[in-house]
Amino acid sequence: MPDAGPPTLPVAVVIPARDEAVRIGETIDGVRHIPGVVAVVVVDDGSTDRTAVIAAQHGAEVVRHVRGHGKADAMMSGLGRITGMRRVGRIDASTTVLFVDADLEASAQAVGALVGPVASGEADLAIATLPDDGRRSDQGGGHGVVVGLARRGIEELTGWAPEQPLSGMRCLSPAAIAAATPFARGWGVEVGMTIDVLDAGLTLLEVPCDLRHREVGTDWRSQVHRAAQYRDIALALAVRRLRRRLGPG
Ligand SMILES: O=c1ccn([C@@H]2O[C@H](COP(=O)(O)OP(=O)(O)O[C@H]3O[C@H](CO)[C@@H](O)[C@H](O)[C@H]3O)[C@@H](O)[C@H]2O)c(=O)[nH]1
Ligand SMILES: O=C(O)[C@H](O)COP(=O)(O)O
Repeated sequence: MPDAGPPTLPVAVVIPARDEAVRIGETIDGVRHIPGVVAVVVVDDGSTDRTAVIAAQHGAEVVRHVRGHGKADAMMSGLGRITGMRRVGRIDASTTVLFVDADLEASAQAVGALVGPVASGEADLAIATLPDDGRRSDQGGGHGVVVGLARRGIEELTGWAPEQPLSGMRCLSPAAIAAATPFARGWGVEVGMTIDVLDAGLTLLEVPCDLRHREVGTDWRSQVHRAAQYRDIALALAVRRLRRRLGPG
């Protein structure tokens, strides 16, 4: 018998996107090459550019936030749309969810490597790690301050230190979605998700993927972005430390 190839599942892709008109089209085209993709939902998080129009032109289902509510809220809206599609029978109940950032362009196809481990049951949450382009992943333009906060916080609360704690490319089983929602707000979503999935006794895996994304720079705008990341990650960690102290219930 011919090899059936790696296990797969029907996959619904959710792409949170704010002002991504330049890259969203190629990113959508990239994820369409992933085997099993039955839906691509772009959540336009209050963009002031043509993100929504271009996403629709590339065949995505578009959900629109009139104002920006941050990445986590955009991801929740995408999940809501997927739930609706399941309910009306447009997609199968077994459909797994794959979150993909909007700025990956054609390299987005490589996120497909996350589906196999979830489809086979090896992991409930598969997280992409990106090639580090010759720099260590914790030595960004902010000298690793934000990545370090995230990694140390996850390790303190779970005993596991992720290689790339902020990676947003994530495939989740239904159990992982149940454990991780509602998401921590804004930029705290990845840190909160990782801790909540491990707390629920589920398994996760980092999977190297050949992805390219827009690097955060060193100008003042980038530093303001990092400050917002730091704030949201610190909040996600504080909430989870408090939950530990208060115990279950
Ligand atoms: O208010 C916002 C801001 C961003 N985005 C989208 O969120 C994704 C990630 O944003 P990006 O600007 O690329 O952020 P980075 O700082 O490069 O993000 C890194 O760190 C974030 C956590 O701090 C993770 O969410 C990202 O996946 C990871 O690439 C992109 O698709 C954006 O369009 C929104 O939907 N709403
Ligand atoms: O560039 C990045 O990866 C993030 O904005 C975090 O940067 P930092 O960890 O270098 O502060």
